[in-house]
Amino acid sequence: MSVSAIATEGVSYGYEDGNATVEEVSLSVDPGEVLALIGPSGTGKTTLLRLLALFDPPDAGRVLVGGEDAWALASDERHAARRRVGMVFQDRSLFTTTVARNAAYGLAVRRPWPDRLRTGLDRLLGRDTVPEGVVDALATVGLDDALDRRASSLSAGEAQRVAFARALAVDPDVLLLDEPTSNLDPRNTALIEEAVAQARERGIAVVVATHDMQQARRVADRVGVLLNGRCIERGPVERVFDEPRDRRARQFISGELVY
Ligand SMILES: Nc1ncnc2c1ncn2[C@@H]1O[C@H](COP(=O)(O)OP(=O)(O)OP(=O)(O)O)[C@@H](O)[C@H]1O
Repeated sequence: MSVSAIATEGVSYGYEDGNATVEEVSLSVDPGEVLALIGPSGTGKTTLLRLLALFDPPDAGRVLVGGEDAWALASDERHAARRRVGMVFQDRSLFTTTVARNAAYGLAVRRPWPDRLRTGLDRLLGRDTVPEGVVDALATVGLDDALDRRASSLSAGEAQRVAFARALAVDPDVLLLDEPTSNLDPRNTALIEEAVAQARERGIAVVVATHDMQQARRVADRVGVLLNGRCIERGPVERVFDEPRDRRARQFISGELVY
């Protein structure tokens, strides 16, 4: 039996105010598969992505990365598991440096200190080169001609693409995307969706939370519908969109359930 790249088993989580935000959610994503999470605003999509990213332990249930219960691992092993998961969250927070250095950031922090010091020195001496994986990742989002541009000069869409490249550059097993194209124009949206397709081709398991149901249809293999923290419907995209079994999922998909 193949091992899921990432999975949850009966995961629940509530913030400190006590209300459960994610309740008993079980899902799994295989390598080279895209799962879209859809559902009304405030329904727990971001919280579920944070649990998948191992930011916080769930109150109940398990998060499995590569088949291993991440929170049962020793902390150094859990850190290793976390490094296999790339994330692009809504707050894309780029640094005030070049596109290339922003995209290389995840790689840099994963390297041992002596290496990092050497890179710092090379940079001072004007000898720094951009790692191939970073150029590759920037090419995936159509920005390999912008290595030396300052991040501060980028449009929102370009900045989002750099954030995507940063997550891709570390060659993750899993990519988590939270509303990756909200407020982007059609061209940037298409470029991000194309990058999702390429990540999938490379065997990365992708989870994308999106408000855009057409986007879910375009990019995903499977879809999960969240409502009030519960996954009320899941399955192959065509089946869920064309014949949702759950009444509330049907209402949400048909636009009757408006939030
Ligand atoms: N840090 C926090 N502390 C307390 N409550 C929070 C926190 N973050 C989110 N929540 C609450 O948890 C619920 C789920 O929020 P979450 O951001 O996961 O939903 P979402 O489906 O991603 O929403 P959206 O589609 O609007 O981004 C909401 O009621 C939200 O107000």
